Amino acid sequence: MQYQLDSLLRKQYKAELFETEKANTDQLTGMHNRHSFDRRCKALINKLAPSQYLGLAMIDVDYFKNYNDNYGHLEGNKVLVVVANRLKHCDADIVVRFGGEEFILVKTLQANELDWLNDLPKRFADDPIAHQYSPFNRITVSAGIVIDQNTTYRPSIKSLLATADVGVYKAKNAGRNISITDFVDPKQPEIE
Ligand SMILES: Nc1nc2c(ncn2[C@@H]2O[C@H](COP(=O)(O)OP(=O)(O)OP(=O)(O)O)[C@@H](O)[C@H]2O)c(=O)[nH]1
Repeated sequence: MQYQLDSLLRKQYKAELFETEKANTDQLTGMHNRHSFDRRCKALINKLAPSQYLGLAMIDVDYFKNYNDNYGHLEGNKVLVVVANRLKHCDADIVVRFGGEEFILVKTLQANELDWLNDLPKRFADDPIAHQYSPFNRITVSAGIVIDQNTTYRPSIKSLLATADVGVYKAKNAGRNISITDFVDPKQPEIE
């Protein structure tokens, strides 16, 4: 009887884990989605060593509406999968499809890694994905990167996302296909 009960509880636990994992996973790319982002990002921030910095990048595919409109939504989906796989290889601690054609990468950085993701445009240039309806003739991405160098007061996720979002906006305005990095070193603790 006890054995049957244990077995039942184990099955129930596994089923719950499966459902949680499914809810946190983007079905198209297999990446985590934004549901668990805050929790995982907070956990990463809490684990930062005093000498470590934090980098967060918001990455948005350029001229993607043009791609969908001309090649079709299914082909657009295939591009998102390729982009996702490329971003999975950017050595980040957290990789998330935040929504639509927007991705977030978060990474614990050492002092000698502050150029993290500067090579992002090159990664897409070196192995081009054709996009005839972009002025670049291939898929490009624009990124807003924020690097928090303040090791006394750790940043709020909200403010990191807001700064990265401004970076994306600037990158789009500057013509796209670039990464804009902002270094944050607040003197005061943030109030969330
Ligand atoms: N195929 C596909 N398209 C998506 C998905 N999610 C969002 N989109 C499309 O992404 C496009 C985003 O368009 P916009 O926000 O105008 O951005 P954009 O065309 O990339 O222009 P810029 O960002 O200014 O370079 C829209 O056409 C959405 O329908 C998805 O899961 N699959």
